[in-house]
Amino acid sequence: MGAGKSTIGRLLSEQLNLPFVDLDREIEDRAGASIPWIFDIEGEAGFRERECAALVEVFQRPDLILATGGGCVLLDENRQLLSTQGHVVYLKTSVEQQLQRTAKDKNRPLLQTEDPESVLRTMAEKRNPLYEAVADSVIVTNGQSPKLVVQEIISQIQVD
Ligand SMILES: Nc1ncnc2c1ncn2[C@@H]1O[C@H](COP(=O)(O)OP(=O)(O)OP(=O)(O)O)[C@@H](O)[C@H]1O
Ligand SMILES: O=C(O)C1=C[C@@H](O)[C@@H](O)[C@H](O)C1
Ligand SMILES: [Mg+2]
Repeated sequence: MGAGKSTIGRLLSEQLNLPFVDLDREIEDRAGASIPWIFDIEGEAGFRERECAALVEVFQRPDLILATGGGCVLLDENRQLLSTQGHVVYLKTSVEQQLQRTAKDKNRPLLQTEDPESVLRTMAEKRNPLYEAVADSVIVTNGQSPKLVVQEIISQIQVD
């Protein structure tokens, strides 16, 4: 969360002239409800089911740039799809930067706690190895402007 997937994904899609899809927005459009509402009514488990169904559908479309949600790697099925059918860019970001970038945003239900820092640290321990496992490219975003991150992705994709 707050690594910049949505921000960078949109900029990258403009640079590469490809359609942009934000999986969180797809989930909201398909549900006709916001992410906080889905978490409230269906819990995280309900959200993950919706996330998986949306991912499967998006992968049936032609070439595009996809920004996933931060927890999309948690399900085996999602990791399988991402690693076999996509070029995955892992935007590696410190917890300190995540905290700064998400501080004012109330739309991430998992961070609406007294201690978002410890939530992010626990998530990082569990998720970072999963991000590493599915990634084709790894870009450290700490202190890097979105524009620079996009340039770095384009140069890495060209090298691969
Ligand atoms: N490289 C960057 N440098 C500074 N600010 C950034 C950078 N990337 C993103 N931001 C800012 O951080 C905030 C969170 O970014 P964004 O919503 O793109 O993250 P995300 O990875 O899509 O999060 P989520 O997993 O919750 O969907 C936004 O306000 C965005 O402008
Ligand atoms: O990291 C996560 O688990 C999440 C990230 C967001 O993109 C949303 O998908 C949702 O808030 C959950
Ligand atoms: Mg996002």
